[in-house]
Amino acid sequence: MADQNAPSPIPTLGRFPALDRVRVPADLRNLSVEQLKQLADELRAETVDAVSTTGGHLGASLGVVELTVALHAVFDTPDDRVIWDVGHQAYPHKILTGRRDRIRTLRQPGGLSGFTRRAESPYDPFGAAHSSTSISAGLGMAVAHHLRAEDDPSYRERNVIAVIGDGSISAGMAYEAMNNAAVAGPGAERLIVILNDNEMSIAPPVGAMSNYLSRLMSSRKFMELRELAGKFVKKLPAPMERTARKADEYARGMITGGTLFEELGFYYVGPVDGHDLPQLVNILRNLRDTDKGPILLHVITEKGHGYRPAENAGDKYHAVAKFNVITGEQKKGPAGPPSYTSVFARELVRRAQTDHRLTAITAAMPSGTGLDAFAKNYPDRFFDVGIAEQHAVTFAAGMATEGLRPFCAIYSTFLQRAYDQVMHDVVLQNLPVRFAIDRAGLVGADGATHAGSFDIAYLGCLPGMTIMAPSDELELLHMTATAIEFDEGPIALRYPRGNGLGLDLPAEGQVLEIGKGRIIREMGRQFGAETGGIAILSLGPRLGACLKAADMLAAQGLPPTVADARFAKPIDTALLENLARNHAVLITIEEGSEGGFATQVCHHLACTGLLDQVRFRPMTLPDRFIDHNTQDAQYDEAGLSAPHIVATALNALGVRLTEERTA
Ligand SMILES: Cc1ncc(C[n+]2csc(CCOP(=O)(O)OP(=O)(O)O)c2C)c(N)n1
Ligand SMILES: CC(=O)[C@@H](O)[C@H](O)COP(=O)(O)O
Ligand SMILES: [Mg+2]
Repeated sequence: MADQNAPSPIPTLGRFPALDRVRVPADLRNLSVEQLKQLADELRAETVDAVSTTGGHLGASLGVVELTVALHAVFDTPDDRVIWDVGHQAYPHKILTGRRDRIRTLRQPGGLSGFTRRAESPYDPFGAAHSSTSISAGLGMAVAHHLRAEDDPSYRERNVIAVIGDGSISAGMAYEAMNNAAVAGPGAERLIVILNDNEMSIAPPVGAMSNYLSRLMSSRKFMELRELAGKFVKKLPAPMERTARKADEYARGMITGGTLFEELGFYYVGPVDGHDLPQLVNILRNLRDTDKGPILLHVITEKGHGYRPAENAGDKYHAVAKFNVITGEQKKGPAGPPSYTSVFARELVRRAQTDHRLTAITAAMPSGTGLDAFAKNYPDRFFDVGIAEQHAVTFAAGMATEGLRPFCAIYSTFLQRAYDQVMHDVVLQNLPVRFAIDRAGLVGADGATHAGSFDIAYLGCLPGMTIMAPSDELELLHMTATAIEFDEGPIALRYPRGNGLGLDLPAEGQVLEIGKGRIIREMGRQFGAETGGIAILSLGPRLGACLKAADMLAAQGLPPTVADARFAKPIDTALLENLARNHAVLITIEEGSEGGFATQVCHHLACTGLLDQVRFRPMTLPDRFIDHNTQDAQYDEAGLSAPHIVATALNALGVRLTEERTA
């Protein structure tokens, strides 16, 4: 029997009668359009109420409430697949697809993911969070349905809908997919791409005429008309046929602006009002029943639509903390110390004043990377290239060949998308591009898709790459100055999401010696290689946990040496060899996956024969993904907190672990 006092997972039960009657999308399909409109209003209110208690990506979700209702009302989901690109707008989708009772666990430990996730629901056919993947995945599914239908008729006529935003469609991958769609063969005709265009200032005006055209464009009558014209054209001699067909496409393109998509082989429909539910249902029904695909439906929506505080906000409430539903006021905690991001940006802006070779490049994340400050000061040296990390890197490489000093600021997880550009265009040519790798390490509520776990591993294996990792914001200040001055080739500084320790910061950073680490704390004189000396070599902000562990070990009579590597590459081999020769145990620790700093250390110890002389214990992120939680809880789960360091040291020493020792 459920605990009567436990808070209801759906505290709004009763407030939204239409929504209360919907458990799964099939419950939508016998509702009238008027009932669907009521449902959409209630779904929007439920989304606002839920996200006010969890925080999250509210704006994008509010912009697609009508579209979500229309899609699930018209298409036979989950057999018809709906893929949400990025997936940050999928909260209404989650509420309608049997997860309303868990939507208030969004981005919480053990709760729903903030993005779509296959493991979470059959209504989530594809995991997302990194943008611009939906058309490729959708095309793959559509072609697969055709092939599977040979043995299993239930796959016949299944539709695949990829909902992609105007931001996400700026990524090259989207064009690779669209370019292929026209020639991918049977099955591709069942692909419907919905371009969710919520940048109103650039979209053509929507209204009665456009609605009429779009209804016409998608209606059977117009398609039959085109069919008839097509048959006639077929009878013309080839050159004339090609010209006539082009004329038809450009004529439609002229009316609707869809020429680009038509040229890519899509049947373009739109632009239509993405908040006009009756119109959406009509159009989607037409598109569902046609085999004219692949189709691109261009809908115009407003990010944050229907919730005034979001509509009025500059960022349209793209990502919000918990908030007051009435006022929209977000409940942000105390400001706290400056973030790593702001410390990096401040030093870059300061140095750019005198060094005119400095430029700054972001891939659609000016505020997240802190480069909005640089943009304000030096608009002609700031470049937001859209969601186009691959282009951003090689664009920076081009600048570097002409003597500029470009800073490419890309989150660790998103830099993964530009790996070959880093290797082939920057590192192989030894170009002095600076990579400001923000959100390195575990990032909290965004979970595994956004964790910056792999950059040390994927950059550390590249010849000539220099990688720095600051232990705190003061070190980041110095490393930013170091990166600015460094001209020996590519250099990366990787730093975490969140605030520093609140250290006093000097007006400017000091340039560090490349490849040199530092001893932070010496172990007790009475210890050494034979007498249980413990050395902890830390890379990055885990140094704080190491110092806590050092206090705990000292309290057990085993005061360790603690060193800060500062550089993941090149390693400070003199420091490393000294630690290995003069201690019984050597621990390395990093906020990165296996294959990173520890591997570089192990490789060097093995090559110098020191691996046989010291009990080497690498502490890295585990070889599995860490789900959304707070960052501290994630590092605890990853086994990288102070007690874990103590346990590793004592275990390596062969000291029996007792409760009190690791308390
Ligand atoms: C490869 C990649 N780069 C950057 C991001 C960060 N990001 C998340 S949402 C977003 C904007 C998406 O814009 P749009 O597709 O128009 O969706 P909207 O939020 O407007 O609904 C960005 C840049 C990402 N998720 N993936
Ligand atoms: C949805 C998305 O990918 C971005 O909005 C991302 O969540 C930003 O992360 P930060 O909040 O760390 O800037
Ligand atoms: Mg958009």
